[in-house]
Amino acid sequence: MDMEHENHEVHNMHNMDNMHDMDNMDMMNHGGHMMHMGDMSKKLKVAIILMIPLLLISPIAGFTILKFPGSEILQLILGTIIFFYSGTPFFSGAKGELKSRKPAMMMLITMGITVAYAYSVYATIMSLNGHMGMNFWFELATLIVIMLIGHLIEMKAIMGAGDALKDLASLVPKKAHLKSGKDVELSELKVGDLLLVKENEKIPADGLILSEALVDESMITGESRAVNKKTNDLVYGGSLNQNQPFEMKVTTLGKDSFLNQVAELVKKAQAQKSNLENMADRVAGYLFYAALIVGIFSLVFWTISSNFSFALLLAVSVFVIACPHALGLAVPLVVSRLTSISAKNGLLIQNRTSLEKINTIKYALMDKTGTLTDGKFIVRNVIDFTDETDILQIMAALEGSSTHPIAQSIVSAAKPLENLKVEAVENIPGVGIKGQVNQNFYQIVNYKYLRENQLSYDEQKIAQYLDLGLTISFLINEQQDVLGFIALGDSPKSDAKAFINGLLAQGITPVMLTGDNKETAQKIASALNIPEFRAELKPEDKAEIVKEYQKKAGVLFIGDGVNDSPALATATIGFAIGAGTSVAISTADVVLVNSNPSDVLDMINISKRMLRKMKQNLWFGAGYNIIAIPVAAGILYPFTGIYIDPLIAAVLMSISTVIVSINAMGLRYDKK
Ligand SMILES: Nc1ncnc2c1ncn2[C@@H]1O[C@H](COP(=O)(O)OP(=O)(O)OP(=O)(O)O)[C@@H](O)[C@H]1O
Ligand SMILES: [Cu+]
Ligand SMILES: [Mg+2]
Repeated sequence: MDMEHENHEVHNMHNMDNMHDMDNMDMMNHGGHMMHMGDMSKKLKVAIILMIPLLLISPIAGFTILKFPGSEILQLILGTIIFFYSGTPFFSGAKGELKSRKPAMMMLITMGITVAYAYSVYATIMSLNGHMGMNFWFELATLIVIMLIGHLIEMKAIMGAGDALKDLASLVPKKAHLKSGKDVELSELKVGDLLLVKENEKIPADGLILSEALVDESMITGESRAVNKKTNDLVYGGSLNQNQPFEMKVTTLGKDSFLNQVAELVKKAQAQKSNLENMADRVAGYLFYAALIVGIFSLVFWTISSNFSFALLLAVSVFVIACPHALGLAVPLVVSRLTSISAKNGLLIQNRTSLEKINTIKYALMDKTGTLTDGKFIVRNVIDFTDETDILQIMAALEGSSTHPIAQSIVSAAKPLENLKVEAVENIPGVGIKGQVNQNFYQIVNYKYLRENQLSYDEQKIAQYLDLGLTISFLINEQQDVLGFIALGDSPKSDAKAFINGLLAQGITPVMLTGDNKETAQKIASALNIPEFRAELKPEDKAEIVKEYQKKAGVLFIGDGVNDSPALATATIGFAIGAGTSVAISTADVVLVNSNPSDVLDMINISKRMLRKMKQNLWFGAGYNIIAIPVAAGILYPFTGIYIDPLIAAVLMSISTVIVSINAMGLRYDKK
C-alpha cells in the first residue's frame, strides 16, 4: 500500500466531525438551499438591533411612539438594510429551489418578505408625497427576525438529533502511545505499529492484542458486558481498556476501521429516502402552489371587498404560514433518532427504508445453523466402515478450505494432518464437498444425498444418531460406496427460545428453514417451540420459500450463511447475524451486532415506534396547513373579525417545526 494513500484515509477518519456537519447540511439542503449557522446568527443580531429603533418610529396599530421630520426616510433606510442584509439566507435558498425547479419553503418566505418590502417602499414614497397609507416596515423586520430565529432553532434541533455520528467520532482518542515510548498523532500511525494502551484509556485503532485484557466495547457493539480479550484477539479502536495496560499491533486504520465502517453505515442509512419521505417532499411542493393560488386569490378578494393594504397583509401571512418546514423535517428527524437508538441496542441499520414496512410483517423465516444454534458443531462419533483408511483424516483434508461450520468442526476434531495431497476441492451447495486426496476421489455428502441416489447403507447404524437429532456427514468414494460417517451436533443459542416466544407473542409466525436433515430440524423445532419448519433445502430454495410466504404477508428473514443471502435479499426485512459470513451481512437490511437472534424483537419494537412517530409528524406537518392557510387567507374575518398578522404567521410556522422535532425526540427505547 502506498503511504500517501494510507495517510489520506487516516485523514478521513479525523474528519468525522466535519462529516457530521456536512450531513446536517444535507438535511438543511432539502429544497436545494444551504445555510450557515454562524452567518445566520450574525444576520439575526443585526436585524434585532435595527428592529428596535424601527419599533419606536413605525406606526403600530395606527399609533406611532416617536415622530419627527425625516422619520419616514429613516424607516425606509432601516427596513432596506434589514431586508437586503438579513434576508439573504432566504433569497439564496429560493434561488436554489428555483434552480432545482422545486419551489418550496424558501420561495414562500422570499415571496412573503418581498411583497412586504415592495409595498412598504411604495407606501413610504406615497406618504412623502402627501398621501396617507399604511406601511409594513415593522412587520417586515419582525418577520425576518422570527424566521431567522425559527430556522436557527430548527437547525439546532437537527444537530441534536443527528448526534449519533458525532458520538462515534468522539470515541477515538487523538493520540496513541507507541511501544517505543513516543506519543504520536493518529494520522502518523501505520499498519503494523506496536502500541501501548494504558489502563482506562480508549483504544486508538483496530488491532491484535498481544496480552490479555478486559475491554468495554459497548460503545461500538452495544454489548453491555466487558469482553475478556486473549492474546491475538481483535480489539477495536474506540473501545475502552478496563483493567490493565496491554500492547497491541495495529491491523486496520482509517476508512477500513470498524468504527469508520459503522459511521459510514449510519450516514448511508440517514441519506436514504423512503416512500414516506418522498411523499412529504411531494406534499411540500403542492403546498407551494396551494399557497401561491390562495395568496393571490385572497389578495384580489380583499382588495375588492376591503382595501389593498389589508389584502397585502393577508397575502404575506398566507405565504409565510404555508412554509412547509415541519413537513420537510417530519421524517429526517425521526430517522436520526432511530439510528442512534438502534446502534445502542446492537442493531446496525443498513437499509432503513425497509423498516417502514414493519406493520405488514406476519412471518419470521429463519435459518437454523448459526442463527438459532451457535453453529459450533462438536463431532460426537466417527463411524469408520473401512480398515485401511482413516476417514476422519480424509474428511478433514477435504474440509480444510471450507468455511462451513460442519467443516470447521471436522477439521478441529482431526489430528494434525499428515502429508495428504489434496486437489480439485469443490463445494457441492446443499450437499457437501468433493475432491481428491492422495489421487483418490471422495465426496462428503449428507443424508438426503444418500437417499436420493439410493446408495446402500446400514440404516440401523444411522437411526440412533438421527434419533439424537444429530447432523450426519457421510464419506463416499468414486464408486459411491459409503466409507463411514461422522455424527455432529450443535446446540441452540441461549436466547433462541426467548426469541421464538417473543415472536409468537407479537403474532408473528416463526418458520425454520434449514439445509440440515429432517430429523435434526424436527428436534430443534420442537425444543424451541417452532410451529413450522422446512428441512433439507438447497440454497436457492430458501429465497423461493420467502417469496411463497410473501404472497400472504410481509416476511422477516434471519440468517448467517452464504446459503441465506438470496433469502435475505428477497425478504421484506432481512437480518444478518453479526458473526455470520460477510455475504450475508452485506445483503441484510439490519445486522445483529451481538449475534443474538432476540435482538430482532427490539428492532421490531423500535421500528413500530418509529413508524408511529413519522406518521404523527407527517399528519401534523400537512394537517396544520389545512387549517392555517384558509385562516391566514381571512376566511374567518367576515364572521369573527379574526385574521392572522404576518408576525403571528411566522411564529406559528416556527412553532409547528418545534412541535415536530419535540415529537421526534420523544422516540425512545429501553431494552427490557
Ligand atoms: N462443507 C460441508 N461439509 C459437510 N457437509 C456440508 C458442507 N456444506 C454443506 N454440507 C451439507 O449440506 C447441508 C446443507 O448445507 P447448507 O450450508 O445449505 O445449510 P446448513 O448450514 O447446514 O443449515 P442452515 O441452512 O440451517 O444454516 C448441510 O446440512 C450439510 O449436510
Ligand atoms: Cu419555515
Ligand atoms: Mg446457517
